[in-house]
Amino acid sequence: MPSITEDVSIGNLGSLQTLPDSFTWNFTAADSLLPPSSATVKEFIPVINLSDPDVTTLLGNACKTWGAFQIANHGISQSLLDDVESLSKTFFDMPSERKLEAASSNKGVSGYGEPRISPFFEKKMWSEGLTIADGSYRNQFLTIWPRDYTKYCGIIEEYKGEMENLANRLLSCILGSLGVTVDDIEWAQKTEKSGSKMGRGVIRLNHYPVCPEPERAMGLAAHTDSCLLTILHQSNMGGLQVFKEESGWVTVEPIPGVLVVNIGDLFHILSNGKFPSVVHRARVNQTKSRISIAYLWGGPAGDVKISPISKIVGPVGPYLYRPVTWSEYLRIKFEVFDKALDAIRVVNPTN
Ligand SMILES: C=C1C[C@]23C[C@@]1(O)CC[C@H]2[C@@]12CCC[C@@](C)(C(=O)O1)[C@H]2[C@@H]3C(=O)O
Ligand SMILES: O=C(O)CCC(=O)C(=O)O
Ligand SMILES: [Fe+2]
Repeated sequence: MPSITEDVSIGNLGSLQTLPDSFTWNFTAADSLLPPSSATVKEFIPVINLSDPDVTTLLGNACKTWGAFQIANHGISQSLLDDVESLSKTFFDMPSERKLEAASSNKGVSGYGEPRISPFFEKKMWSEGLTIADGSYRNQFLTIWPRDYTKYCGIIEEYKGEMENLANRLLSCILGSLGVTVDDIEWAQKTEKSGSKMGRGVIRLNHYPVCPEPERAMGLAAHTDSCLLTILHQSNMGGLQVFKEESGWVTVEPIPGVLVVNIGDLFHILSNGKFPSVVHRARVNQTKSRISIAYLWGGPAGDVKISPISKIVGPVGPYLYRPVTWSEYLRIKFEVFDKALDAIRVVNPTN
């Protein structure tokens, strides 16, 4: 039977009444939402008030146990979160042909398209997104929004700036829980001395349209983020799930004004595996569409190598990972996907 899937454009998913075969996932027991039979209590990732006097300890525990947490009192204004959410809605509400005017030309890095991890999966994901990785978004905004161009670029610039400051603040606190400071990181000193602005952040606007059969579809398949840490704003619709060894998939219920933070692979490397990157995914919904805005923070600007912090490794070692730049790591990630950390590991787990 010919497949109808070839004609399905991700820009129109929300209008489909049936789930095409290419979007139908064959879930195994391990993919299920159900925790192992031993786990009886519903679990929640910690919600941490950044003004709490114990914030360092709380962040450290959350990173060790979950690799993810939610933050309140983070200093990002609700109006900025609303603005970036409404910009995203305006974009995704446009007809497919207009969204395609912002299609990514550089293999899914910047611009509109399906998730970059899509080629690693047999089935397609029930989502679309816009990646803002460099300045090329300005030309795309000018094409799709000639009138509101300045306003929308302003929102993105402000969001990037605020997120970068917050990411730096989180980095300091999380490192504090490991007994180190940013001064113990070679690249942080270098970038500070050279006066260059820290930070390479990528914004990914994700849209998960309503889905006729959500239990057989996947919004964004299980993955870890490649960056140091991700700060995620999710609309009032849940869908994000994080994986915890003893509990299985745990849903992160949205709390208004609260942001989610995920530990990424670069932090895993920096902490020499003490704070592992968290596997997470996004499920979809039959009645309400969902928007999420991820800020993936890669740390230092320029081609700086990230390696385990010597003070964390200790005098006898071992250093588990070799130094990599973010761009080198991304290249490896998009070659071997979930084996990327293994690919740069210098000491075998059995050694
Ligand atoms: C810098 C990047 C990280 C990212 C791939 C990308 O080139 C741009 C988008 C990022 C994103 C967002 C959604 C999930 C993810 C796994 C993906 O497919 O694209 C991440 C990538 C990542 O962290 O590896
Ligand atoms: O939409 C979500 O909740 C998750 C998004 C995500 O994991 C990402 O953009 O990397
Ligand atoms: Fe992610």
